[in-house]
Amino acid sequence: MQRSRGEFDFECVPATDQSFENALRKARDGERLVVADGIELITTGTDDEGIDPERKERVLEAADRRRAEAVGEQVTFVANLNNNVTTACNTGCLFCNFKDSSQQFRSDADGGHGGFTKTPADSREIVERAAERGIYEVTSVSGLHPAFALDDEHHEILASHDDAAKTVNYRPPTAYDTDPGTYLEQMNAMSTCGVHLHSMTPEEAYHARRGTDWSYEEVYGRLQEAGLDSVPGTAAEILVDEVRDVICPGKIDTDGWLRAMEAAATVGLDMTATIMYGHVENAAHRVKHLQRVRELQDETGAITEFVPLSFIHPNTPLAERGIVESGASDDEDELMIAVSRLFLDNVDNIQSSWVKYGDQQGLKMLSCGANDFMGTILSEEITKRAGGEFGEYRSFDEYVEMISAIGRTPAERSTDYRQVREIDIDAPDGPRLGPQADGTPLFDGASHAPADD
Ligand SMILES: C[S@@+](CC[C@H](N)C(=O)[O-])C[C@H]1O[C@@H](n2cnc3c(N)ncnc32)[C@H](O)[C@@H]1O
Ligand SMILES: Nc1c(NC[C@H](O)[C@H](O)[C@H](O)CO)[nH]c(=O)[nH]c1=O
Ligand SMILES: N[C@@H](Cc1ccc(O)cc1)C(=O)O
Ligand code: SF4
Repeated sequence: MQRSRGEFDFECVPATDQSFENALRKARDGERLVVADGIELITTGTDDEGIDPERKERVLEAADRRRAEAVGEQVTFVANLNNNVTTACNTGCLFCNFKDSSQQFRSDADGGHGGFTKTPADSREIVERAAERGIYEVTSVSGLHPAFALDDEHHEILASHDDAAKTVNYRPPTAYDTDPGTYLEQMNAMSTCGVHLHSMTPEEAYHARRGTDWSYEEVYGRLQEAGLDSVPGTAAEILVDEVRDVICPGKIDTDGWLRAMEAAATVGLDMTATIMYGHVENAAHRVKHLQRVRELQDETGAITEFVPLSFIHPNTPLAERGIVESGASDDEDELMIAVSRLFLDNVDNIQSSWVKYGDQQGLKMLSCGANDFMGTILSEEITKRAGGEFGEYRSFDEYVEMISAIGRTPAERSTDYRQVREIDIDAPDGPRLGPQADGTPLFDGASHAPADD
């Protein structure tokens, strides 16, 4: 591992009394893996430094076989839109380039990275326009804007705290150029035209109850009534607190994340789960994270897919402060996908994110254990602002061409994977699974974000 990861005195280290060969045998036989097995596989053996190319191929092969047994030859994707409401955030995660927009405004002399905030009316219009083009899922993950509250009552509670900016991270909407409205108003606005609304990460749910004694169940229940259909399992990063303390000290801890997810499942929401890897963590942290996700799934059965998110480093505080020099290598990415497939025996779908990996490597992941290739998204802000360069749009035609080129079957899916439609590769059409999706191809992928405020 070529990064400066050794600088941290972590308690959790990749040392095991298992052998690589034993772990691989268990994986091939479909036995449930323990953390030591996962560490042996993801490192290609702790007996030697570095990744052994021949062993790596055997791990990838085992994962690819497991993928074929579990979900077959289809590669799925979704016709969706990303509509992030705001980039304003002062949580200060060191891997992220979302910043408080007022600061951003001052520091943004070259005009390249201005922040934005959308009103509920802006969000409604953006979703309506995308729904007309056939998308049937809207994914919305946002910065923790200090003026965001669940509803009017929440605004009153937050405003009544002494020194609210410091104690509960609250400033009234009047302190900003654009009012994001309340979370319930945003849900209402985006839940239109029959689209599936995928929003409110555990961290956002925490923000929507900060300074109150409301439970996560109450908050997710209210959001669901306002139109929320499923929850993105981001904010997971690495679910080991000694890593969170370094990369996101301002975020909820591992237990908080798990409690929020359990609550979402309790009120009947589906969810995804993620890992954001390739920064300061080691192989043992990655596998411990997988164990926590597997336990959560044993308990809830609500996780529809697992998404490994490879850290994009260039414009992030971690890189700017010299704490990391790069993200994960291709070998590490491939092993992350493969071991996710082998370790998470209770999660059917493993997603390859073309936003993080690019087309070529993203396609390769579909032979390393992944079976889903994300969505059309139409606009992307998180990765782009961190320095990612793989674009923000995929048309159905591009999906069909790429997936059939590797000999697999392209299929569009609903967010929850309960509906899947294979695409005819000789006469590819556009989305058909949504209420306004009539097969018309999605053409131009121009960003839908309104002008910076
Ligand atoms: C940007 S946040 C937005 C939602 C909300 N603020 C939160 O933290 O849950 C969504 C996720 O994007 C991912 N992310 C942020 N910066 C990234 C980067 N530089 N590389 C890869 N993933 C990143 C993290 O996993 C993070 O939890
Ligand atoms: N992997 C990334 C995703 N994945 C989410 C999917 O697009 C989709 O919303 C989900 O599979 C539920 O159906 N989204 C991003 O914006 N960036 C990614 O890297
Ligand atoms: N928005 C996240 C990715 C994501 C969103 C929703 C999901 O269900 C999964 C992953 C990012 O860009 O990093
Ligand atoms: S990851 Fe989320 S909470 Fe952290 S700084 Fe970025 S937008 Fe804010």
